[in-house]
Amino acid sequence: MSGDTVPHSGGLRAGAAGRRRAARLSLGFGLLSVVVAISITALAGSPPLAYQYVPLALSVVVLGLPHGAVDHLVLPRARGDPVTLRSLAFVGLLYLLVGTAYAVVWFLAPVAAFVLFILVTLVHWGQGDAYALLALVRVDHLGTRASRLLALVVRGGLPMLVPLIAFPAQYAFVAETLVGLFDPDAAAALEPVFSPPARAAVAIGFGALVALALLLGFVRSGPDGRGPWLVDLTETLGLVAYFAIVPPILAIGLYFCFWHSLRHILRTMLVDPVAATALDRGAIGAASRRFARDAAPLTAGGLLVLVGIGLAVPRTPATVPDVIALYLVTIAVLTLPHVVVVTVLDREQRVWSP
Ligand SMILES: CC1=C(/C=C/C(C)=C/C=C/C(C)=C/C=O)C(C)(C)CCC1
Ligand SMILES: [Fe+2]
Repeated sequence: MSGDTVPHSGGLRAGAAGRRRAARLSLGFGLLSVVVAISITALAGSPPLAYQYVPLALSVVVLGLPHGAVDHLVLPRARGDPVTLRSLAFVGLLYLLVGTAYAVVWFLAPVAAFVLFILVTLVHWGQGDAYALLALVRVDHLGTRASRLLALVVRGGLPMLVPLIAFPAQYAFVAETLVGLFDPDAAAALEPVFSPPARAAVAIGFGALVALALLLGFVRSGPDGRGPWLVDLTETLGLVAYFAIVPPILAIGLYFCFWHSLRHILRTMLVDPVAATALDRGAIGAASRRFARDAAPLTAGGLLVLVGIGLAVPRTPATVPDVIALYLVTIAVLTLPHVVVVTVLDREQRVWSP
């Protein structure tokens, strides 16, 4: 079974019980968020804009920002090595160099920086879900690297492309607030992307990829793989509906916390001997406290980056949308080095070499 490469050679410190618990938690919280948000939107309509920002605002301390704040611990743990000054310096320098370089791009070319942010998020959220499919859901239909890359594009494309198709005005508004922190007039350059023909092209092209991925998965899943394939199908169609129905600022905020970050946090727990042992015996509280302690210092560090960028932007952010835009730019700058760490972790866990 192709999924075997990931759980067994991937430096997992947890036994089967811990891994199954992680799988149940990620699926449970993910689908619960999707179902609750779709139901509320369908029954009560879109919440007021101010409320839609709440999950994104909470993600500063709840799951979101903290999920990357153990990047300095995760690679040594996955390798079974001690955390050394050298390994800390590697991650510190990575963040400093890559983060600073990308921050400079935001100041010099904010439109290009925004487009890069969308692409990086697509790749990063897609890579996170590819791991979850292989190691947690344990699908057997992603046996080739090409099929895993297709899964990455589909899973990353759902949060980044479906809102573009379904909510162009809100998408454009968020783009304007981010780009506008640096240059109020520059966002106009993005207008063609939100035009009906461009969105129709994205809908047709991306829709075809989603259909292809689901069909190929069905054909390639063996008798034991039908259950996992059904999980893939449910998640994929659930996310299509979710990002098509729930207004995107709310949808992305919830997804960031309860989908991407939660899954990544569970992944970091599974490579940490202490948290993995706790998960094995069902002590989720103990594993969570351990994570919170590990993540606290650099979550605070992330907040300092937020303040730093806030002081450096030409116009001081004054409204809620502007402050959240500043937070998203901070996330962008922190995410690029985070992607490097997760990509090395992917390699350690053989996510891309079946
Ligand atoms: C909020 C929001 C958007 C962008 C969010 C992004 C790009 C978030 C990236 C977060 C990351 C990279 C987190 C780290 O894992 C869109 C799509 C423009 C649509 C409108 C709402
Ligand atoms: Fe992440």
